[in-house]
Amino acid sequence: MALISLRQLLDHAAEHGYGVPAFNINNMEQIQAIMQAAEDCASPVILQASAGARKYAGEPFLRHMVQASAETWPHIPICLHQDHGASPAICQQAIRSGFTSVMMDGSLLDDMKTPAGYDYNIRVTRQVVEQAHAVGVSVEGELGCLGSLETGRAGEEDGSGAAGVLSRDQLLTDPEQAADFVARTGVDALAIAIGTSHGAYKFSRRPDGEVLAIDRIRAIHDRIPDTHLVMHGSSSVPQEWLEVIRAHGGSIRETYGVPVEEIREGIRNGVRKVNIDTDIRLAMSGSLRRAMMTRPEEFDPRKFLAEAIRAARSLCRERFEAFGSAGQAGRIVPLPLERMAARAAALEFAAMERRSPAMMGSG
Ligand SMILES: O=C(CO)COP(=O)(O)O
Ligand SMILES: O=C[C@H](O)COP(=O)(O)O
Ligand SMILES: [Zn+2]
Ligand SMILES: [Zn+2]
Repeated sequence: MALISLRQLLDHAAEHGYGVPAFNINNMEQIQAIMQAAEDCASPVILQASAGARKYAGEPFLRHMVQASAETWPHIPICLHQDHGASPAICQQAIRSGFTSVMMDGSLLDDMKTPAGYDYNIRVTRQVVEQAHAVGVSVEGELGCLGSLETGRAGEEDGSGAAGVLSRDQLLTDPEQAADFVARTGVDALAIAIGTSHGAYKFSRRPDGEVLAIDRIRAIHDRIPDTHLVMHGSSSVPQEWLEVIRAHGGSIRETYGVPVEEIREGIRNGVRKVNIDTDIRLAMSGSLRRAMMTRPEEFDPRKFLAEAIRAARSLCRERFEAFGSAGQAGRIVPLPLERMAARAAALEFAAMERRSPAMMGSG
């Protein structure tokens, strides 16, 4: 099957009321685990690659592994998405490389550390929308900075996240500003800040509404009901995997993630894309630790890696089921990116006409 755009996939998800997990990919084992799980439950998938993934695997390897997935699982719709693009140039490189969707993260400057001003965010995001839509590629923007409402800090071990302490205002996306941002940039999906952060250390206790602002999703969705919302930092940090890691020589202090039930509440309120990286990391490293410690005589790495694939596959399957994307693969007929480009142009024209009918020759 051809790769599909994020816009096509999320339009389908919105129409049928489900959410799609977006899993980060870095190597063959992660890709196979995600794809096998998608096959198990007939779900469409979003495979997303960060700048760190490109550095680790190299762009040609990522591209060919995703092509290999499309060949191996021809009936599973796959969206290949660039995670946290730091600049229009990086998004442009991803488009050239065959990505069907890019994230322009203009909430931070291109060092991916310094919170950016609103005008900067609008300018770089708009620029990427113009470039990407011309070739039918979708764009995710971000408004508000990811970080903890407990500490004001972004996840500490992460490569993309604000440095220093942020105010509550910076950490929560404002619904009114979100409406203005979407209208002025034309993004297909919007990442919002609601108290989640990247990495394993999100919450020091099981999160409640004080530190995980699900009600903010509701307020944003009420204001822009037609915009697909994206939740970043949405790993649930399974306590079982923390136990396995601790029992086999690892050391991870007490920490909590985003409960799956809260994500489901988000999906009931317009969240269509749910970013998950850490959970796969935890499941894979926990299962690798266990396999290596319980089989000291084994030295074929495939035996250990097969355990890691099994663990990640089962985690992905749970998320496909919980978010409602399971069973949807067969209901999506991929549209060529040319068609998506034409659609984007038509939508843009209609929006401009609404704003200034006279200028568009229909006033
Ligand atoms: O948001 C993410 C990638 O963009 C991943 O979040 P986690 O660290 O919670 O898995
Ligand atoms: O943005 C966060 C993702 O978890 C990607 O992480 P990474 O930059 O270490 O690849
Ligand atoms: Zn960001
Ligand atoms: Zn993210």
